[in-house]
Amino acid sequence: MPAVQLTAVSKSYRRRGRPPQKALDDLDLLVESGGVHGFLGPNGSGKTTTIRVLLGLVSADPGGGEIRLLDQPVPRGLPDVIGSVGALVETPLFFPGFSGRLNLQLLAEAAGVSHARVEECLELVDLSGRADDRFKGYSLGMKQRLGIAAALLKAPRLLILDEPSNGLDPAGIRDVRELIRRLGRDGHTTVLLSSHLLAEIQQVCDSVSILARGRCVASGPVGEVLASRGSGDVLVQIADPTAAAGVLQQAGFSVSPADGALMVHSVATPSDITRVLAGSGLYLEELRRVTPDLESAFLAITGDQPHDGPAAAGTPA
Ligand SMILES: Nc1ncnc2c1ncn2[C@@H]1O[C@H](COP(=O)(O)OP(=O)(O)OP(=O)(O)O)[C@@H](O)[C@H]1O
Repeated sequence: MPAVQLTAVSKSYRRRGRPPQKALDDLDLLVESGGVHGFLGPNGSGKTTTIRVLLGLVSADPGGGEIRLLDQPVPRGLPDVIGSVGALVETPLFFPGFSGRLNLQLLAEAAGVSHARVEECLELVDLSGRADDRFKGYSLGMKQRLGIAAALLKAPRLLILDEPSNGLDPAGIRDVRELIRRLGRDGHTTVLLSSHLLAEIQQVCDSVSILARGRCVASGPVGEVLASRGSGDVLVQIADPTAAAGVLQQAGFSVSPADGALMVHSVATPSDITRVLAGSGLYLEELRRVTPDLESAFLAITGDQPHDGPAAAGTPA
């Protein structure tokens, strides 16, 4: 069962004295259950709007689109599933003078969740040791982890995190990423992680959907989205690169020297290289496909538009 499914969903924001701002433009999005799914796009591409539409916080434009959250139609079926969804969309509000534990206990009581679950969540986000400290003394990373603990109280099947690394220092970013990876492996929670940080998606996610100008422009396992934009270059390490280059060129490969090794270009089947070289008594030490990082793939996919959405005027960076 897909955790999230949007089909042909559009959303325009009305703006006084100006034409409406189209934030989602016939968006199709599919997030299968399990693991961590990245939702990547430049600022203004429509990530937050998608999350708001999913949670029923804003309504999509009337018309043919369909939204399903944990297999229930949105907004009609939201009351049936919203208890199974945890979300960290904005910086959560906590009482600054209360401890992390007391803040969570208050939320748990309001949601009918046991204090034992509070302890479990503190443990999950690695805050048990600091749970009795006042919230206002927490680092930004700890505040963010407490926010994630709050979103986890109801043991959600779907956890939605909107730019959870924003404003954190490197240590805070590392802790939050480790936590997300852990949650994605628990077999119970599907994590939908929205981010404009390519490295974050690359490090943390199993699959990714890339958004640009309110549309999904690429989707699939992170490795596949990268490979589909692969350069086709293969790096070959071999004892005698000069001899190998001659043999490969004779076999029709395009080859260039690369720092003591060889770069073979536009290779569809890398095993052909092994076969050709072995046929001439040359045995390679290493053969590695050169994949572009997500950044190059991302820029190629979104049309070299890393920062602005359909009309990003007024969009906070
Ligand atoms: N309340 C609003 N009123 C008018 N326009 C809006 C509103 N909210 C968002 N937009 C516009 O809709 C587009 C998509 O914005 P959205 O916040 O969904 O993108 P995003 O990918 O989450 O970007 P960011 O990372 O900057 O939040 C942007 O052009 C933005 O200016």
